[in-house]
Amino acid sequence: MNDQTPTTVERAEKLQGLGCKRKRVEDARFTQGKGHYVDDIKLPGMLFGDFVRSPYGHARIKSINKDAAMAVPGVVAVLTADDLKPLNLHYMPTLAGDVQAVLADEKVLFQGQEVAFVVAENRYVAADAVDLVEVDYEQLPAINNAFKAMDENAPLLREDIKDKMDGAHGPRKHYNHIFNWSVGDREDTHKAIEGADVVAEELITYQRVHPCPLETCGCVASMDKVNGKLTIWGTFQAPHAVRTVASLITNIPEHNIRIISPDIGGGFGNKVGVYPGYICAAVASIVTGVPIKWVEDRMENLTSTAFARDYHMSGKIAATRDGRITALDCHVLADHGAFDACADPTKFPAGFFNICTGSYDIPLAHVSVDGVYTNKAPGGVAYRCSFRVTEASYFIERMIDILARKLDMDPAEIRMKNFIRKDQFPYTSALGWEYDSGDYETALDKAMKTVDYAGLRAEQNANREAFDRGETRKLMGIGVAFFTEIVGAGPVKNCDILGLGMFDSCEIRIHPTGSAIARLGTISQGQGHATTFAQILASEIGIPADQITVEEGDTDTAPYGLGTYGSRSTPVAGAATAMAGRKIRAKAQMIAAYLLEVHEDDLEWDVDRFQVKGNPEQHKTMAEIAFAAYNQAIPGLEPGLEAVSYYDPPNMTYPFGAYICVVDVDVDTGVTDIRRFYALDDCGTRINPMIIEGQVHGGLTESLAIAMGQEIAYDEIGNVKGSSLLDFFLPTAVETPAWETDYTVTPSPHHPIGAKGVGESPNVGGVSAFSNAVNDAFAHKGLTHTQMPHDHWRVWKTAEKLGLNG
Ligand code: PCD
Ligand SMILES: [Cu+]
Repeated sequence: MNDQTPTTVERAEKLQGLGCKRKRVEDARFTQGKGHYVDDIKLPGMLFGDFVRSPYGHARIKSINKDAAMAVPGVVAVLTADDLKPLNLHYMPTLAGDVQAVLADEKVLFQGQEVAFVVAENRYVAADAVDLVEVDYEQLPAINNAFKAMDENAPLLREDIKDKMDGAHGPRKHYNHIFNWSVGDREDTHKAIEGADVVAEELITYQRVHPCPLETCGCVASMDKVNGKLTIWGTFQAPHAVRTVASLITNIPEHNIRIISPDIGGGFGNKVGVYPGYICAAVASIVTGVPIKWVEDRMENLTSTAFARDYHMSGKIAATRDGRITALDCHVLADHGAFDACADPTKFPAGFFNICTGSYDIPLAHVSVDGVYTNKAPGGVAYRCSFRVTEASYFIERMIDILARKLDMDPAEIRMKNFIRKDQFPYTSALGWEYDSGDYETALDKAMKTVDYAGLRAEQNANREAFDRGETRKLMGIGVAFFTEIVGAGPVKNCDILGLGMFDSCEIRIHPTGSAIARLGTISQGQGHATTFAQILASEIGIPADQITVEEGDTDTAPYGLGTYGSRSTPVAGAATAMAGRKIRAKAQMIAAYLLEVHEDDLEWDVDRFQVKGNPEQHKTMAEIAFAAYNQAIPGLEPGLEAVSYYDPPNMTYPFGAYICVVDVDVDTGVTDIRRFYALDDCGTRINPMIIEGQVHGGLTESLAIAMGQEIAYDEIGNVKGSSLLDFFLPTAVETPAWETDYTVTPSPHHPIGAKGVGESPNVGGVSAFSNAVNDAFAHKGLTHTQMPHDHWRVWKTAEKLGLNG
């Protein structure tokens, strides 16, 4: 071949492989308004479905009268629980092993619960008819406080399971109790705490919040009665799992169900679960034989689809007088709302909360979690955190600060002192996880040097003195947070969802002219998979990323996978991609050996070609090999060049980071200015540094939202107080500071390319950094802990309680 022999470096650059700041290929369509979302799907004859929802937090349904609604021109059907009962679809299984009412049966258990499904010609007619469905309710006392759920005379919420004393995760202690889950050495931990030099104790509440993606949840269900095929386009973060569940509950054979996730406008865990809207749309399509669209509005999204957090964590942390942590104990009261629809791997009802020993070498620990029912919406999703990891990380990061205060130690110093050291990896924690790799001291050290931590503390001391002299009304706070995430669920031996092992997959086809298509079991919601997975492959198989199409989200074409959430795509599907690429390369090597008439072992791989060792002029490029695969009869080899890999990771990956936040709190107004936010992330091998930076910006912005304002609160009778964007805080560019990002690289030893997840990390680290900063601003005035969100009102109240307001 007569090429101009570019250098190895030039050839590698052309591939735009690992480490390249490749521009996102998706953005050509997103920035031109050419994305294709669920609501863009318009099928001939399509009808629209809309819900009648409960105005009450807890009430008995005495009767439902559909007559007036049915009389509206354009209304085709009004479904209630009674219509679903003959199909056995009035309840559906949840991801957590509970059941959830698809349409309320005799009782409503939370405000916004689905009561009836109106099917009409269009969205407007449906909305009119929704108002005309007459439901006669008898209001019942509601529980809005998890601490009262197991009171002796607490109202009974779940009449449907009141006599079931065993739940999906073992015995229930009370009719409003869901499960108890405990890990660690209870006795020795309690003993160590009793005998400790110093113990810090606190109740840390992580308030209920909502992921609130730009696009709400929705679907279009289309039953083709002639061919017996049900197709559902929907905002699904796990399309294959949805197909399996849909088959199990409808009895339609799985090969006759096709689930398609088109473009998704943000997921953030909100689109992992199964909602009544999907079931009702499918049933309505099966009954009417025409396609049905259901798309939530913003208020429906905020009040009825999956919330996150709502964890009350009572902790004790013990240490020696010189600041060596000896034990950690945590009892969690988990508010799961009216149905247990928490999205976690099946064996982990509290997710990976037992990562709560954080980044520290804590010899003894014990965790016990009780889940309870309340009159709130069901859910319990990640919201940019792998299965309760942000709760765990927030808990330990607050506890460490509180302990530091008690010991009169600097928050950074106590962290340094207790870190799991570099030479301890792989490290097994007291609560059972095996951390794959880390270098925490280097990361925190780099962070402290970059922000001039010592200088900041000196400035803070000067500010405190000036405040006391009455020269300023602002207090400076410095928040230090260090986190370890656990992402990439996960090893099939311990992670499954309803029995489906959490592996993932990639299937690659190389076309004769040397371009390729790769299909994966995951689904991007904005992360940029089409860009980054092509980069992994480019480096593995020497085909430029621009010549590789990445396709996800269609169960008829993609190999089976468990979807995208919990930052698992890179650790699991990314690994599958590399492994499938290696299979391609192995076959390519055999083809090259045949073409070059040498033994396979005499060949070496060089960026985009196999060359004869010691004689690089003698080579075959990947493009030449691809063509030969389709054009020559090679003895002993099948034609074609394809590979598939199903990857079961040997372990999770453990990304980590050091974050430092500087705030100025105005004690008279409670307004907190974010002066500076520095985030150092270590996600192992970096595939696309520009995408990583975007991921970190996005995650930090969500952490700002949570720490500084978001809350889905309920009043005593069960009204949701944060049901619109007037009350629910969504930061805009105005509130969002300029983020400073940085990194170190500690590869995962078990991942084929050493990459760890990163999408969720910034939320996990960010929330603690903000909250620690606000708490730190008042620390010298005696504050140990104040609850999130740190909105102006709460911060002002804190200042007032401490006697700082005139
Ligand atoms: N080392 C590394 C890692 C990573 N990467 C990149 O980055 C991204 C991300 O990744 P990850 O971490 O693996 O993750 P994923 O799986 O893919 O995803 C998931 C996540 O992602 C995040 N991010 C985001 N973005 C956007 N745009 N959108 C969205 O929605 C979202 N979401 C969020 C969340 S929430 Mo969950 O669901 O709660 O659980 S989880 C989550 C992608 O693209 C990748 O490729 C790179 O480059 N490198
Ligand atoms: Cu305990």
